[in-house]
Amino acid sequence: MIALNSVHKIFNKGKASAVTAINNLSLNINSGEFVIIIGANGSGKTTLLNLVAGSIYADEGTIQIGGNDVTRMADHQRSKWVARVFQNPLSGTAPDLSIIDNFRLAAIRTKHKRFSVGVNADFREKVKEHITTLGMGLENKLEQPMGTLSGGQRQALTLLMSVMDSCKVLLLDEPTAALDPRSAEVVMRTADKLIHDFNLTAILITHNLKDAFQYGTRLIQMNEGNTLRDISAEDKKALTQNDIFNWFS
Ligand SMILES: Nc1ncnc2c1ncn2[C@@H]1O[C@H](COP(=O)(O)OP(=O)(O)OP(=O)(O)O)[C@@H](O)[C@H]1O
Repeated sequence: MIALNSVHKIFNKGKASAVTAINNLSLNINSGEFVIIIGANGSGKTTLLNLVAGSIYADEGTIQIGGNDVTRMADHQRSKWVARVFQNPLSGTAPDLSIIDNFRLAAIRTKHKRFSVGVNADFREKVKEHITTLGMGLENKLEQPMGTLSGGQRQALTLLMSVMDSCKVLLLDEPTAALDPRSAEVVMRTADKLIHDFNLTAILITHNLKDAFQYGTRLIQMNEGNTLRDISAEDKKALTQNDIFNWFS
C-alpha cells in the first residue's frame, strides 16, 4: 500500500546547517498494517510522515501509495487516499462550528459532494451512527460547538472525521501527546478501532512506549533517518514492554 524506495531527504542542502533527515530509506507497508514508529528525537519520524503525506518532497528516491507514484504529487492531491491527524486536538477543526458542521466541512474538503453534503439528511444519520460507535455520548450533541468539547473528545472526533471519507491511509503524528493519560487512552482505543473497522493502513508516531507495545501490527524503531529495528506482528508477540524500554537505555 505504501512503498518508499531509496528515499533521501536533506534539509538545508549545501549549507553548513545541512541535516540528513531520511537516509536512503526503503520501506514497504502492506494494506491493513498498523505500523508504530518510535525513535529518539531527530531520528526522522515526522519527516517520514511528511514525505508520505506530501507536505515535503524527497530529494531522491520514489514513494508510491496504492500503486500510484506520488513522489512529486502535492499533498492536496494525495488527500483522497491519505488522512492525517496531528498532536494538537485544536488543529483540524473549527471551534465555533457545531460537531455536525465540522463533519460537513471535512467531507466537502475531500469529496466532490459539495452540493449534497450540506443538506443531506442521510449524511447526518451516517455521522450520528459513526459517532455512536465511539461510545462517548456525543451523538446527542451534534449541534454543540466543537470548541466546548474536551481535548480527548475532539481528538476522537477528528480521527473519525478524517477516516470517514474513504481514505485508505491514516497518518497519526503523536495524536495523544497533548492529552491527559485517560483521554490519551480513549483516543488510542478509538484510533485502533477505526483503523480496524475502516480497514485502513496506518502509521502512528509515538514516544509512549506502552502504546508502542500495546498497539499496532508492526513496530519500527528509527535511528538517523532509517529503520534500526523492524518487528513483525509475529515477532512482536515475543517482546515484553521492558525489551522496548531497553532499546532506549
Ligand atoms: N524543516 C526543517 N528544516 C531543517 N531541519 C529539519 C526540518 N525538519 C526536520 N529537520 C531536522 O531533521 C531531523 C529529523 O527531524 P524529525 O522531525 O523528522 O525527527 P523526529 O524523529 O520526528 O523527532 P521528534 O521525536 O523530536 O519529533 C532533525 O535533525 C531535525 O532537526
